[in-house]
Amino acid sequence: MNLVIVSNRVARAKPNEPITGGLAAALLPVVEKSGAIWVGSSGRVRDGNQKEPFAEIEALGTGALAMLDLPAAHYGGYYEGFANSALWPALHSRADLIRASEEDYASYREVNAFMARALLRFQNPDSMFWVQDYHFLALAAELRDLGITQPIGLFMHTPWPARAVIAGVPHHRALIEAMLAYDLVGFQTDEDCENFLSYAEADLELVVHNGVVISQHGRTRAEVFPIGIDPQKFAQLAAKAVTHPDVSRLRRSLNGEALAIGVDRLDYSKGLVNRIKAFDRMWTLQPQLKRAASLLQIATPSRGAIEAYGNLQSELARLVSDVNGIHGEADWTPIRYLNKGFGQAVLAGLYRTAQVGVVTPLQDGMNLVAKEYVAAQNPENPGVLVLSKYAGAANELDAALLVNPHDIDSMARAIATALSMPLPERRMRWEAMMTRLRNHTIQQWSADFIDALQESQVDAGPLGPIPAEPPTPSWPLRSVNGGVRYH
Ligand SMILES: O=P(O)(O)OC[C@H]1O[C@H](O[C@H]2O[C@H](CO)[C@@H](O)[C@H](O)[C@H]2O)[C@H](O)[C@@H](O)[C@@H]1O
Ligand SMILES: O=c1ccn([C@@H]2O[C@H](COP(=O)(O)OP(=O)(O)O)[C@@H](O)[C@H]2O)c(=O)[nH]1
Repeated sequence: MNLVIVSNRVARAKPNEPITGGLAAALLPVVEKSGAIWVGSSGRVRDGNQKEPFAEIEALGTGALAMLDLPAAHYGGYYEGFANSALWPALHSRADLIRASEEDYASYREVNAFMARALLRFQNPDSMFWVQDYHFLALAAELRDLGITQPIGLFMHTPWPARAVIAGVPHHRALIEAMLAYDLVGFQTDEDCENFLSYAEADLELVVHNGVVISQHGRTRAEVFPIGIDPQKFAQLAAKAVTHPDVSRLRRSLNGEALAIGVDRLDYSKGLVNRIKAFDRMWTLQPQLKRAASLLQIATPSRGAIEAYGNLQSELARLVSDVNGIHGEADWTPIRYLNKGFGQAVLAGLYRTAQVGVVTPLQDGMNLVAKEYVAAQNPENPGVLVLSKYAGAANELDAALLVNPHDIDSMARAIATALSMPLPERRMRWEAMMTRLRNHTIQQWSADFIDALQESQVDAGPLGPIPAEPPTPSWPLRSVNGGVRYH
């Protein structure tokens, strides 16, 4: 089987550099170990009508990374426009933030069609396509129009909202009908999957039976595959990171004070404003916790060209400054607020230094930071995870202190409880969460999806069983200066 993975964002394997977003962080080890080719945006755009899309290819473990220059005329309308100003807010149940023009929708469809054409170069008769996320809802339909008959699957990293919310997206019907050209659509949680099936049944008036939707494209199976991490890797990174200068400096600066940590993209879905308000409330209601506990909030800038993100960045900067102004002392800063990212080797050490991990999104597909925080803890003296019940991770990490991110007072109480939790209770909760993480790793996640995708067409019949022999990759690779380039 020749696996072709497709996503908007790809990650290069550089351990000392931050990875933006959980999708890229999760797929990196999958590609490194599976021998797949991973196709996505290079982050650059190119003018003109590219007959042959330009791709730079480099080796990535046993696999390869193909980075495409996307069309300059459509990139903004596709990425900042339809994908992140119409689909993203809808998928996170923020219908009030949906902004979309007809031009943005046209650009989104153009980029989906462009990607389909680009993929033709990387496939052979034994290929399987595994597409990631909301950027490419129409990609399977475009591939089918180009004559591709091999299995094509989609995994949605975000939540899938209630029917009424998705119906607020312009062209929702055409888009979701196109989505049914996928053989398999994967979701993070049961609720996401049920919402999708209920839209197909009630709004598209299609037959849905045992998780399969029957449409003009044939059969689409909808199934749940909660994404995992590599807990062993995080535990090892965290144990090693204690001697890293960035981590040692942080420890020394604490002078025995307890630390809570938050690590998020600067995104309105992450609930950052309510989190800062909860800390403000905690220090107001329990002034004995001043100097005794502070917050390190890493808020990595994200999608800064979009108005809602720019507004959030200004609002947060003001709020953090106000809270520090009210509660701070000449020699004590309550909130250390950073607008930058860290490589995972350092991040693991920061997680382990913190007695409390605060992960309080208003909506989140999974939230890998929650899982990484748990995996990075010292088993002898683990920290406590305070987790929003609206993160996909809450379905699995129910031994965390689960909170309602809209209820600021109760979040303040939960953080204070976490700070004073006795060791036996911390250990018991941590063990329960680690057992889950060890049994549902990132490798298991990808193996489960790939198995289900292979089976999806065996069930449907037209192609018969998938050949068992692994074929040689079809994409042309040539080594140039020690790297690998496409020609
Ligand atoms: O690529 P960006 O626009 O910078 O955004 C970063 C990624 O954000 C989202 O990540 C999601 O995937 C995680 C892993 O499954 C999941 O834990 C998290 O809840 C999701 O929000 C987005 O879905 C990705 O496409 C972006 O690459
Ligand atoms: O400074 C940072 C901040 C975050 N991350 C990584 O970015 C991912 C964030 O994924 P998550 O699912 O929590 O949220 P998303 O950003 O995808 O919505 C995690 O794997 C983090 O380790 C990182 O490498 N460096």
